[in-house]
Amino acid sequence: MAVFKPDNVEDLYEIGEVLGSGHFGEVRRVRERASGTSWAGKFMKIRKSACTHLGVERSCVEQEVEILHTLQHPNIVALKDVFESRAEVVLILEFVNGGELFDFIADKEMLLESEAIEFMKQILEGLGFMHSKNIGHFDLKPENIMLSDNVSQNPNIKLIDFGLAHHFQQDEEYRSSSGTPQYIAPEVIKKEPLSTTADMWSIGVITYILLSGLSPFQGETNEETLTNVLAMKYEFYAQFFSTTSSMAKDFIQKLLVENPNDRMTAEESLLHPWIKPITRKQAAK
Ligand SMILES: COc1cc(-c2ccc3ncc(-c4cccc([C@@H](O)NCCN(C)C)c4)n3n2)ccc1O
Repeated sequence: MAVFKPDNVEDLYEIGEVLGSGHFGEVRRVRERASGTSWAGKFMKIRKSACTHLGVERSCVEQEVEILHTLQHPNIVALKDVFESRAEVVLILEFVNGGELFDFIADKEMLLESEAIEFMKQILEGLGFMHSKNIGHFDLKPENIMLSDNVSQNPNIKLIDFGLAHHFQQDEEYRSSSGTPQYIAPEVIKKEPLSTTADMWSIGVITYILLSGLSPFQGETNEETLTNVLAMKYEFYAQFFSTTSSMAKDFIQKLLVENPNDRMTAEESLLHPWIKPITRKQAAK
């Protein structure tokens, strides 16, 4: 069993405002007393018995910490420290000041293709690094893609929330039905064995949203959304895609592919002409 620092986190950090919350607990801004530096504290209540649904299983926290220690990359949020006291584990994480990509899109309704390409390049760099370590995120969505700041022209992307991530062992079969209906791949819904290519389906959905502001499979209910995913029911509606390049649509179509083995990988996506134009003329398409 992993051992985390038994110190009281408040001895070293001043606990600040709630930044947000999720299935795991709360994220608070914390200030390191020795340096004055801001960090993000992810506070998770540990489940004390198998009979309750409250809190997080300690084994899940241990896996998330192992994954975060493995993933040191400019486009993945960094883990600095881990504390445990009584029934709570606190991850001290790099503070990301630019908010969620979700809010950035909402404020702008939709992005220019050039802006979407810059964001997708960084997302794919971080994801390609994860996949090269045989780690799948399995909860990719705009809310889990954050911006380093909200002032610069090209903010840095930071992938967060590895609570559903999985580190594949050699020849391991892994199934999970967790995730957010709008973004999960058909094989997740069908409870089939998963691979890192399930993340690439989510990338196709996120790209569709970045370019149109629409969610391709969203229905009135979660059940309807899941039915739309399984039916591969989506379109490039002229009202929302009239100015979208054919390259961008080709990129999305090569990700929203039912057979996981036929989907582009992160590495292949970075070489797709929409992301990496071969000629200047092509870039203008
Ligand atoms: C590593 O795992 C996580 C990291 C973070 C994280 C890391 C650094 C950081 N700096 C600022 C923030 C922040 C700012 C506003 C809202 C949130 C958060 O509540 N929303 C995250 C998305 N949500 C769906 C979990 C987080 N974060 N959040 C949040 C949830 C995680 O599961």
